[in-house]
Amino acid sequence: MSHGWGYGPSDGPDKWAENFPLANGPRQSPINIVTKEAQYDPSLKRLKLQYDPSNARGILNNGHSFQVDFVDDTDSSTLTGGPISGTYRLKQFHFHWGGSDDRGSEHTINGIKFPCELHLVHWNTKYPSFGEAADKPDGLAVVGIFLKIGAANPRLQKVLDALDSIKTKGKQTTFSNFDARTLLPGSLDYWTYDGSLTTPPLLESVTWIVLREPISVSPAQMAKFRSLLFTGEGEAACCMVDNFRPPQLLKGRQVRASFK
Ligand SMILES: COc1ccc([C@H]2OC(=S)NC2=O)c(OC)c1
Ligand SMILES: [Zn+2]
Repeated sequence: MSHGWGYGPSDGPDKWAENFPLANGPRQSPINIVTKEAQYDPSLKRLKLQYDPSNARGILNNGHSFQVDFVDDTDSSTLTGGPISGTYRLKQFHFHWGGSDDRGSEHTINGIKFPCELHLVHWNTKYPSFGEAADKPDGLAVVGIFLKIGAANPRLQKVLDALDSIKTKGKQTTFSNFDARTLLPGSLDYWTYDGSLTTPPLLESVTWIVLREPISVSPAQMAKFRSLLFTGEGEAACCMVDNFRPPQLLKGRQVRASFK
């Protein structure tokens, strides 16, 4: 599962442009959200997330994060409303995190980093599949949720308990009956802007929806994230930490807020 890119000194975000020129494109993600410069847009709708727990299928260590995959052959787990038009289907969710609590998120708020960021990845059903949607300007919608150090979050525990079974790159196991809505914070207030995937191929196809309210994660739970390995079984072990891209240039983009 070698991707030819990673997060280390020789293959990390500063090197990605060598093989993925889109890294220097006009709508790259993540970004630093300067809250005072985000304009309230009263035309933005409320987010509507309707997920069917029975769509959860598996959990995979993909060598740069881990992802929980969902069956996406019907409109049973969808994102509608918010800044998007039409219906987007939940494909997977995954996280980005740091080697210590002072870093880890991809987006930042007024320069503040969080220890972890959750991405819920959805694709536009005007296209026949995720693969077809992934390179279209309105193809994907990713809901980003910050994790903030605090009390242990019981809603993360089923995911974290599965990590022992997928310690190394390429390992996967079944993961069923999980309601991703339980990962959402109480408020669905959000910022939105036009951006990209945050890993190669960095496709500029993402409508970003970054929630203002973080969810909690405890230091012990963060240690579980950091127990994963970037490397495969039998390879020299490299801890899966700091799997985040730093903020990219805004290049004239507007960030809108769904709240005053
Ligand atoms: C479903 O397939 C995906 C999902 C996410 C990404 C990356 O983009 C963002 S957002 N986070 C990432 O890790 C991706 O990159 C090729 C492919
Ligand atoms: Zn991501």
